[in-house]
Amino acid sequence: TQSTRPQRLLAAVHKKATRGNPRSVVKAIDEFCNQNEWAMNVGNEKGSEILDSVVSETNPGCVLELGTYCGYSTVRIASLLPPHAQLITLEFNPDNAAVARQVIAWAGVAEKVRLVEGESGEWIPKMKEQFGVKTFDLVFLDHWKNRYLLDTKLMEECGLLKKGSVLLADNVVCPGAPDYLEYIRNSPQYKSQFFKSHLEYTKAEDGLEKSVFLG
Ligand SMILES: CCNc1ncnc2c1ncn2[C@@H]1O[C@H](/C=C/CNC(=O)c2cc(-c3ccc(F)cc3)cc(O)c2O)[C@@H](O)[C@H]1O
Ligand SMILES: [Mg+2]
Repeated sequence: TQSTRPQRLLAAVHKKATRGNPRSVVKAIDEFCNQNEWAMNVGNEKGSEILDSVVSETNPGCVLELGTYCGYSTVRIASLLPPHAQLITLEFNPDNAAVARQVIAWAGVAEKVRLVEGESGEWIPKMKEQFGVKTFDLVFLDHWKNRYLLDTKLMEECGLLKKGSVLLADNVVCPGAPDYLEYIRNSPQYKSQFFKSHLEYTKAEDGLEKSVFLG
């Protein structure tokens, strides 16, 4: 039977990356996407210039990622976390979750990551009771773009954000998340900043929106 793109991406990780070395896993995926097949990972330009620097400056103890896909940004974030910090990542497609688990394991960051196979709308309300989460210091939004706003409001309602919590949203230009941007840039509860970049592995315009919850 035919393999899927995530499965081919995983094969490239097994072939080219050094087990236990998260940077080599990130490099192997970026090479695969540059040389073989485009895939919707945040990529190295947005990843190194924006995602990595926001993670490092936030120095988060508790991170939520919406939309694991193959685990590329999961590995990037986890490799920058301080000891004992935890990253919860939500992925509702079982095939993508299966690939992501193996990418995360190969990178050697599994003990920092809890991959929950499920839908954000169902699991965000369960974060406190199921995982003992108080609030998230950082949330990386990279799932369906038409769900960024709904899930942000859900996190607010569930009391999962505190003063200083950082929301970092991928693709606010391409494919775009217009309702999210409209809300977050006009809400007195957030201080937002746009980081201009390019769509992963292309020259197309894209960027990330960083929003600090003011409480
Ligand atoms: C239903 C909402 N809740 C969800 N809960 C848990 N997991 C979810 C959810 N939504 C989607 N997912 C998962 O996240 C992933 C989806 C990511 C969506 N991302 C994009 O569409 C995307 C798309 C592009 C893109 C840009 C230009 C193009 F020409 C084509 C594609 C670039 C990106 O960086 C992207 O992130 C999948 O693995 C999906 O199964
Ligand atoms: Mg994205």
